Amino acid sequence: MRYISTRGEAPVLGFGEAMLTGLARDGGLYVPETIPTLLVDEIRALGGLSYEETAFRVMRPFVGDAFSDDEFRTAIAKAYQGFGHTARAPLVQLAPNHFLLELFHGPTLAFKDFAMQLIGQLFQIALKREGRRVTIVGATSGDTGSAAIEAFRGLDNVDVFILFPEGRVSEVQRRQMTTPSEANVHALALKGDFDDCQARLKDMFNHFEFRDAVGLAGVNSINWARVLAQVVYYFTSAVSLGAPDRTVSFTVPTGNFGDIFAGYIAKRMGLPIDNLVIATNQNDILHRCLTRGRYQMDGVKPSISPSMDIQISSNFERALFDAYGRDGKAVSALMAEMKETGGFTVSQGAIQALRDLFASGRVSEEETLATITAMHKATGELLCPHTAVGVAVADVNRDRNVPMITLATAHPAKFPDAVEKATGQRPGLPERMGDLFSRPERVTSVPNDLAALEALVHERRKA
Ligand SMILES: Cc1ncc(COP(=O)(O)O)c(C=O)c1O
Ligand SMILES: N[C@@H](CCOP(=O)(O)O)C(=O)O
Repeated sequence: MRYISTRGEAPVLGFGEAMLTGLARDGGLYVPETIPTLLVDEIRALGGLSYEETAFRVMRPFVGDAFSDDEFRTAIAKAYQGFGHTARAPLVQLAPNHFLLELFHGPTLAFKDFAMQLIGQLFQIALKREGRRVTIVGATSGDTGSAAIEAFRGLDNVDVFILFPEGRVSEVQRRQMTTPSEANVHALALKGDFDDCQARLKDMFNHFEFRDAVGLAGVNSINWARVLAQVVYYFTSAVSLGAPDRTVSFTVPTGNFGDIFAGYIAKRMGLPIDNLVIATNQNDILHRCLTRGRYQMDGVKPSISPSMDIQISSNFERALFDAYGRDGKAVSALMAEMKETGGFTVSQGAIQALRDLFASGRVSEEETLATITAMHKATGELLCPHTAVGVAVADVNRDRNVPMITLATAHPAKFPDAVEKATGQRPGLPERMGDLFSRPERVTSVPNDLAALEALVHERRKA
């Protein structure tokens, strides 16, 4: 299996190197050269299998010879053994033909654990085999950072630096990043928003001297392995509702476009998905782009679903690449225009291709709170605000005859203030995290400045 860049100018890589490389050297994102498909019978045969076995069968064709079957199976088994639910990603019914896919039973209580726990295992195998050490730098609006720290803390051959926007993540999210005491973990509070964090991260990747000197690696959804691991739960949930003999739809609370892009890959692999719905909060650039045909930045507005406060949606580039018939030059031109002017217009053909694949909706702050309140009253479920955005959009975008699965992307206890405001109930953290608020915090405040950040990484990493 070969991986190519969305900008068409970077070396073609195998799965292992694409995973360790992160951003392609032309500034693009790696995607598989071809998308493997599963036969209808192969999808049907997933019924009744464990999450781990399904994960193996769904992901194996993408991995090529980077890992042996034994290595890959062991990595999957270790990745999910610490999850707090035997199904790993259980479905809960909200209403007739509307289901929640609970993706928050991993160690840091958000969907990011599904991929991060796995790539933590795969990195360890690959780095040990190659006698290599890497410096991971990650950008987070709250959840990727804690999941990455959990997956890589204490490892000998990895330093982890996480950039998060100062004052714009929830207290639980911040403490998850700032309280681990391992020396290889560095939480950096950047003066700016998530887009600034992600832009500086990409600048580091595009600064080859720095990148090569520190052995830079990425665990954001820049990394194809992140997206791949998220494809699995589209299969487990759809199959448990009758796929491939029944079509299902998904609504996905969306920011950086990684999770919904994983759903698109599942569909390309043969999973019968009727509708893939993008749900955005008031940072609705993706919804506006789908409806108006223009991707136009207008400033990040802090919201009660802070993990989705994103304007530069990294993985949308992967969708554009396919919508433009895999024309890397066209994608490069769009990305350059966005950097220069803050926006670009999508061609008629490409926007039509995107509209054929995705529906979209936007939810205000008030609607988000009202959805948490209404769902609590109707079902007793406490929704995190990101999930509530999904549920609200799903409700107006669903065909009552087709099962709709809304992704529940985080545990409500990560955002207790919003949940309490909407329901009067303050969701509690699992017992194992009970001391989160009494542990000492370790964090460095950093400017939104590439040279200063690179100097800090150089100084702190273990050479
Ligand atoms: C809780 C939560 N929900 C939804 C999202 C959006 O996911 P994506 O960035 O893959 O679109 C994120 C962050 O990415 C998140 O942390
Ligand atoms: N919402 C994310 C933003 C980063 O997304 P990623 O999927 O590209 O890592 C977060 O919680 O950090």
